[in-house]
Order: sequence, then structure tokens, then C-alpha cells
Amino acid sequence: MAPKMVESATNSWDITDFVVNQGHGVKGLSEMKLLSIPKQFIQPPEERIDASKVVCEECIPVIDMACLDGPKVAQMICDAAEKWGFFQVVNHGVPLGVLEDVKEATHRFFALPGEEKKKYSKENSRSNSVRFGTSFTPQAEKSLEWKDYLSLFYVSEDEASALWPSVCKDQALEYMKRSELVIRQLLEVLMRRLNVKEIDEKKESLLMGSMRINLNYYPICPNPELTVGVGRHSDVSTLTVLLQDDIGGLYVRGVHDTWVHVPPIRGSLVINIGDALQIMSNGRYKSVEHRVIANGSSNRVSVPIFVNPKPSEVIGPLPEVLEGGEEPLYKQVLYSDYVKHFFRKAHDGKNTVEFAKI
Ligand SMILES: CC(C)(COP(=O)(O)OP(=O)(O)OC[C@H]1O[C@@H](n2cnc3c(N)ncnc32)[C@H](O)[C@@H]1OP(=O)(O)O)[C@@H](O)C(=O)NCCC(=O)NCCSC(=O)/C=C/c1ccc(O)cc1
Ligand SMILES: O=C(O)CCC(=O)C(=O)O
Ligand SMILES: [Fe+2]
Repeated sequence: MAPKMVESATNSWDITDFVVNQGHGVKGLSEMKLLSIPKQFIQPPEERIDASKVVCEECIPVIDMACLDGPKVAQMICDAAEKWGFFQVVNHGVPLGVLEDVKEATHRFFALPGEEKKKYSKENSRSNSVRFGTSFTPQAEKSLEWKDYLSLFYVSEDEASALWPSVCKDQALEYMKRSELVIRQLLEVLMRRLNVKEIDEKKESLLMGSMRINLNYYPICPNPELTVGVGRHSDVSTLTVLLQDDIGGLYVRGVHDTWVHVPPIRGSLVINIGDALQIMSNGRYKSVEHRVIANGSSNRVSVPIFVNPKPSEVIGPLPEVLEGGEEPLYKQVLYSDYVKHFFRKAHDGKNTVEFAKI
């Protein structure tokens, strides 16, 4: 009886206002134990995952970074970046405790009352670099996504100390700092195949001149099959380091219109190539479409670190890549223009990169 009443009451509310503007997020909705999702979250059938397209025979590579000095590992990393655009790394040097702590901190932030989280919304946040929100671009979306997030753009240690929410800032900063070595190692390896011998100051700014860490929260959903956690998209980063918990639900585009699950592996990090590196490598490394399904029985968290060019950098195919006479596929674009283009519209798969195509 009670849940039915809740359901009919919610139909007459302005759900979008409750979720998006009042700071309750989808977590607030999930906690009402609705019998079904409000219509705003129902995705068109073509955007829901089709079980017949999920393949289990193939899987993205799992690479052991402990053997980085040997010839094999570098080859595996570059091959995975060319073929899949995704791989997992183990023995990457980031301590397990650091990973566990940032997941716990994520749960702690989202457990705060709506009033507290709302202080970090676009309208209320004291800084552009701290943003609590829901879905992806609610104002531009036909259907909302079943996800809340806190996005933290790293400006400086001092700014983070002053402005990042105290329940998660130390853990988020520690995870970012401890990941820097593996990020550099991966970029060095990936650059070598592109004829870039070293990451000097200029290349550092181009490849890893800015960092953003997102804390993602996917609450339990009453109709996971009708909605999505995150719609089909590719990241706009150079590369993304993603920590997921043990729930699962991340799918990557495989060959011939298939989807491949990225199974949670305790202690591993998922690495994916973003659009900026696809562009800089002139299409050699692939920024691959991915999506997250909603879950009917567990709350899921994930914590991506987006390693990006500095927003003021102009990105395009690297001279070292074109040196052999290869035709450029992409033009030179200001990275902040590229990012703004991405965030202005709803997720639409691989279409973002069209912005940079010649
Ligand atoms: C220079 C920028 C590009 C623009 O700065 P700005 O002009 O001061 O404006 P804002 O920082 O307020 O952001 C511009 C717009 O992008 C939106 N945005 C700005 N970051 C965000 C944000 N993490 N979240 C969701 N809206 C945002 C933001 O809402 C805003 O929308 P609007 O005010 O409606 O025009 C600034 O954002 C910046 O320094 N970016 C650094 C590079 C960067 O963060 N790159 C993005 C990596 S994120 C990535 O690869 C994937 C992220 C992703 C995220 C969610 C998914 O579901 C899937 C993927
Ligand atoms: O939650 C995940 O597993 C992936 C999230 C994602 O793709 C993103 O934040 O860009
Ligand atoms: Fe992503």
C-alpha cells in the first residue's frame, strides 16, 4: 500500500525539480523506494543495453605493471590502446588502502543530507572547480541518467584544501597524487610508439596539464532495464584512470556492434584512452565508446581521474606522428573549446570527435 501511494504522489511532483534543482539527486529518489522509475528517466529502446549484443567470449586485456621494464608490457599497453582503447592494470603501485579510502569517502559524501550536497551545485558552489550534480547535462537531455556526481577540478593543493568537501578531500587528493606515477609511466610508453622520445615540459602540459577527479554514485534503481547509469560516450580526456567497486556494470564497445563488460578486479585500475589522445595520435589510439547500466539491487560507486591537456593548449595530431608523411585526420582545436562542446550537449556516443575532424 505505502509504496503505491509514494508512486502516485511522485507522478504529480516536478521530479526534475526535486532531483536536479533541489539537490536530492537520483539518490533522493532511490531512497523513496519507488515501484517504478519516473518517466523522465526512461531511455528510448535504442539507448538501453540489448542483452543479445553483449559478448562474453572477448575481454579487454588485464596488464601486470610489475613487469613494465620488460619488452612485452609496453607492447601490450600500446596494442590494447590501439585495439580496444581500454585495459585494466594490476600491480600499478597505487596502494590498495588508498583505493579503498577514496571509495569509502565517495559513500561518505553522498550520504550527506541534500542540503549539504546542494552547497556544491552549479548555482551555489563557491568555485567552478567543485561541482555536485546529477545525470550529465540535464538541461540538454531528453531522458535523464541514473547517476549523481561530485566533480573536482584540480587547480592547486591550497585551492583543494580550501574548497573541496572535507568528507572526501584528503582521500581524493591522495588517490590523485598516488596515481601520478602510473599515469606518467603509461603516457611514456604510449608516446614511445608515436615516436615521442620524452615528455618534456611542453608535452607534459599537452598531455597531462590538468586533472579532474569525479566521484560517481549510481543508486539502486527500481527498473534498471529501462534507464542508464551513464549513456554512450567517449571521454574527452587524454586518458582516464577509473576505479570501480565490486558491483560491475561498465560496458565497452567491441567489434561489430557488440558490448563487452569490464569485470571488477579487486585492486585494479581501468585505463581508457580519451578523445584528446585519439586526436593527438591521429587516430592510432582509440577513444572508445562506453556506458554504464543501472543496478536493481546495489548502490555502485566509481572514481575516474580524467588526465587532460591544459585547457589553454591547442591539440591536434602530433608532429612526431605526421613526420612520416601521414595525412592529418584532425585539425588543431583549443582544448577548452573541445570540452565545452562536449558538456553542452547530451551524450551521443562517438559524435563529439566530429568537432575536431578535418
Ligand atoms: C576550461 C573549461 C573547459 C571550461 O571552463 P569555464 O568556461 O570556466 O566553464 P566551466 O568550468 O563552468 O564549464 C563549462 C561547461 O561545462 C560544464 N562542465 C564542466 N565540467 C563538468 C563536469 N565535470 N561535469 C559536468 N559538467 C561540467 C559546466 O556545467 C559548464 O556548463 P555551462 O555553464 O552550462 O556552460 C574547464 O571546465 C576546464 O578547465 N576543464 C579542464 C579539462 C577538463 O575538465 N576536461 C574534462 C575531462 S572530463 C571527461 O573526460 C569526461 C567526463 C564525463 C563526465 C560525465 C560523464 O557522464 C561522462 C564523462
Ligand atoms: O562508472 C563507470 O564505470 C564509468 C564512468 C564513466 O564512463 C565516466 O565517468 O566517464
Ligand atoms: Fe567515461
